[in-house]
Amino acid sequence: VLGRTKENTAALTQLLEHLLGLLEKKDPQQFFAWPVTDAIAPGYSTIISNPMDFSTMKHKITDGLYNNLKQFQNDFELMCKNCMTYNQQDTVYYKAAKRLLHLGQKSMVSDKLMLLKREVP
Ligand SMILES: CC(=O)c1cc(-c2ccccn2)c2ncccn12
Repeated sequence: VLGRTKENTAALTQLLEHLLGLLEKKDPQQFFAWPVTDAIAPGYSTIISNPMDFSTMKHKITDGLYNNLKQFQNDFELMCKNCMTYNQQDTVYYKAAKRLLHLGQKSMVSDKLMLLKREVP
């Protein structure tokens, strides 16, 4: 609600880049590193209306498109849920997304608690 100063934009950017790094480490196969193409996933662009991946999230951070932690978390959850929508439950991709979603939410909660301790605005 308050105007965004340069300082709190820089603080948010630093926090989101830190969190993105944590989340990317939980995807060692790099299934979520780049946008999914119709070439590797037939019909993907017709099934998934709002695609998301880590490289897009990185660009949104550097372009200042996240105003808060919640918007960043929403894109992370969108990315995982897209994967669990397109891929069948018995696939390596679905299982990786389910695992990533839970590990990622846990790591962001604990970082958020740290944030509260530091009383970052
Ligand atoms: C994220 C996702 O749905 C995904 C990533 C991949 C992927 C990503 C990198 C290398 C290989 N495959 C994929 N391949 C087929 C169907 C779905 N996917």
